[in-house]
Amino acid sequence: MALSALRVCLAARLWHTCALNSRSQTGTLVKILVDENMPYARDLFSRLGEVKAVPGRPIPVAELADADALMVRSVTKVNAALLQGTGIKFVGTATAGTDHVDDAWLEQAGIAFSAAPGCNAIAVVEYVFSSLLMLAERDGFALTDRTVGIVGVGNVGGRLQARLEALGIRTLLCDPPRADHGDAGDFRSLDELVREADVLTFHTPLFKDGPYKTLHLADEALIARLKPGTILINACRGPVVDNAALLQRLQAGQALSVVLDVWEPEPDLNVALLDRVDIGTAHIAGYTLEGKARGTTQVFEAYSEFIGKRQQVALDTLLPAPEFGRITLHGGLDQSTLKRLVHLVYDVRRDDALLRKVAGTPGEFDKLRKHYLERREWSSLYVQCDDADAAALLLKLGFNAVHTPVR
Ligand SMILES: NC(=O)c1ccc[n+]([C@@H]2O[C@H](COP(=O)([O-])OP(=O)(O)OC[C@H]3O[C@@H](n4cnc5c(N)ncnc54)[C@H](O)[C@@H]3O)[C@@H](O)[C@H]2O)c1
Ligand SMILES: O=C(O)[C@H](O)[C@H](O)COP(=O)(O)O
Repeated sequence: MALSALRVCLAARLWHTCALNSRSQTGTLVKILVDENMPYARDLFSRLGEVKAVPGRPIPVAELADADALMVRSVTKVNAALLQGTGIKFVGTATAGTDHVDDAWLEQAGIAFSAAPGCNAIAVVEYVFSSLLMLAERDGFALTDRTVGIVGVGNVGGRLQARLEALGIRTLLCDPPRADHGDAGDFRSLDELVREADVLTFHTPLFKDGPYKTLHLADEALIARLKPGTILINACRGPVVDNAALLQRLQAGQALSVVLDVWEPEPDLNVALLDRVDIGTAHIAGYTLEGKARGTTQVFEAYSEFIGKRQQVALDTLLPAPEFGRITLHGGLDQSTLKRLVHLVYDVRRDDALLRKVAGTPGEFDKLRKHYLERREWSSLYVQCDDADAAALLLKLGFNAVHTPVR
């Protein structure tokens, strides 16, 4: 059992001794604060108590005084300064990253905590693919001629590896915590990836210190050593790449292609850096409807268990039908066909253009995220293929593909 899940169980046992039937210790219905950018949260959590949707940045602190539970996204810093003296007994974050939560303080304060590991991993992988396919078309190269170095091989990195390898693209993996843990896999040093990879893509948590520190993992020295033409991607946390050093290297003329979904700092990114990167987006790599819905259901299920009213939610009971019903693919699957299919579902240039229009205007970064256009995962596209190999490959890549032989 993951440590956070174990802590939820232990805290839940304590909670059960003093509160039953979704009622707080005073006998009133539990009050649950949810971030207003959490799809399906109002409907789901109102099965368990009284729900109030609030902005996450800044959070209205007065609402915390009489609340029992708090469900956040990554924009809310959860720590003693926010929660000391409140009645909050449970914090859920509908996100994979947890660097915005001081979980050590929550633990010593006896507040249960649950995150949503892996909820949006598929979305991030599809963001990376959209970016790579766009750059490959623009610069005229075949992805199968490139080596992709993946730094951080967890929920995102692992799925990215599987899809790249399904296409015959060589990957190099760097994940010291997993290597030290003895996990199976051909793990290499970051140095080796820098030397050998044509694409370097970061999918680590943000650790500000400790043996696996990732703060400025891509520092000036690392960036300077990247081969000419390297594609550098950061879709994990802004400070994993030293943004000032990156800008300096780009201004000095270093030949890199850069894809940034996350920035140092957010929401006030450096517009001069955005001007220099090839693709720049407003921390939306994980923003598929499926990814957000999984995040909400994961913390909903954890909280329902915490208060002794265990419920499970099937994602397909929440999600609307996708925009595209089905399409037919004739013949095999080459890179250009794959690009067209991928971009039928999601084209990263849409989000890049939106950010460039508003960057530098206060409040607009968060507005883009709040009013994010509906985006689905590849699995929402039903592809009928008359070629069996194309169907098998698309299925492996995550599309809803079938082989229907031509009669
Ligand atoms: N842009 C977005 O919308 C978005 C969406 C999801 C996740 N994220 C970020 O991406 C991160 C990764 O997501 P995930 O779901 O794969 O998390 P995960 O926890 O499943 O995987 C992270 C992996 O990174 C490895 N790692 C830790 N320290 C490392 C180091 N110093 N060097 C190399 N590897 C290291 C871990 O061992 C782990 O295997 C999250 O922590 C989150 O911050 C961003
Ligand atoms: O860590 C994550 O899961 C993502 O970075 C996160 O979900 C981004 O979206 P936010 O929580 O800021 O809405």
